[in-house]
Amino acid sequence: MRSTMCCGGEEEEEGKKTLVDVLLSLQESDPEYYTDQIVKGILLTMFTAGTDTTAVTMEWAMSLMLNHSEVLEKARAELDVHVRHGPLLDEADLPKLHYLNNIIHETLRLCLAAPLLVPHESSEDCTVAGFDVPRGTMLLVNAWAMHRDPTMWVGPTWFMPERFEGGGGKEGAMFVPFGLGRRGCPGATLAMRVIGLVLGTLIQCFEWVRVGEEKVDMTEGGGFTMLKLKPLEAMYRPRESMVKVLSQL
Ligand code: HEM
Repeated sequence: MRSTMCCGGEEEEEGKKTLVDVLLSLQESDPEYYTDQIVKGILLTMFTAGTDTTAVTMEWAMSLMLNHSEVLEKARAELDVHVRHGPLLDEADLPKLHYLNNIIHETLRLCLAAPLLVPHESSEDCTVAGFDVPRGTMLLVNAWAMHRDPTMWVGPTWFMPERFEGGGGKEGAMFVPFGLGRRGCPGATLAMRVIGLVLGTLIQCFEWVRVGEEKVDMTEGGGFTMLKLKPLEAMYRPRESMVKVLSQL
C-alpha cells in the first residue's frame, strides 16, 4: 500500500488515483479516523462484498449470451459503432452502450448474485403486507421471485434485454438486484461500470462460441451468492480486426 502511494506520488494525474491512494491521502489528512484498521476494513469489505458478486454476474451474462447468439451479435454491433475513445473500449464509451447496459440489467433480473439480498432484522414490531412482524425477526427479501413474477414481467423466464428499453417490467414491477434504501448496495455503480467494461471488452475483442452444440447449462448452485452449478466453459478467438490491437497490449 505504501509503495503504491510513493510511486503514484504528487505527480500522479488526478484522474489516475487508485482507491488505495485516496484512502492513504485521507489517512494523512485525518489520521485519527482513517487508522490502518479502518483502511484495511474498507478494502476487505470491498473484496468480500464486491468480488464474487461482480464475477458471477459476468459469468451468468456470458452464459446467457452464448445461449442467445443474436444478443451477442447485437451487443458487438453496438460496440463497433460507439467505441470512439480508443481502439479498446473505455469507461467514457459506456454511457452510449444502452444495449450492453440492458444485457447487464436483464442478467441481474434473471440471475441475480444475491437472490435473497442480505438478511435484515426488524428493529421494532411492525406489520408488513398484513403480517405482524415482531422486533428482532430475521427478514429475507425474495428478489429472485420478484424478478420472475409473471404478473409483473412479460415472459418472466425469457432472456430479453430489449425489455429494459421501456424501463423494465410493468408498472409496479420491482427490480432490486442491489437491494434498496439505506442498506442497499453501496457498490452498485462501481459494479455496473466494471461489468460493463469487462463484458464490453470481451465482446469487442473476441469471437465467442459454446464448446459444443448443447446450450450452456444454466442450473443454479446453492449458497449465499448464486453461482452457476457448472462453471462456464466457452471457446474464443481474437476478432480479426482486433489482432493487432491485442498484440500491442
Ligand atoms: C453485481 C454486483 C453486486 C451485486 C449484485 C450486489 C448486491 C448487493 C445486495 C443485494 C446487497 C444487500 C442490499 C440489501 O440487503 O438491501 C449488497 C450489499 C452490499 N454490497 Fe453489494 N453487490 C454487488 C457489488 C458490490 C461491490 C462491487 C461492492 C463494493 C466494492 C459491494 C459492496 C457492498 C456492501 C459493503 C454491502 C453492505 C451494505 C450495508 O449493509 O449497508 N457490492 N450488495
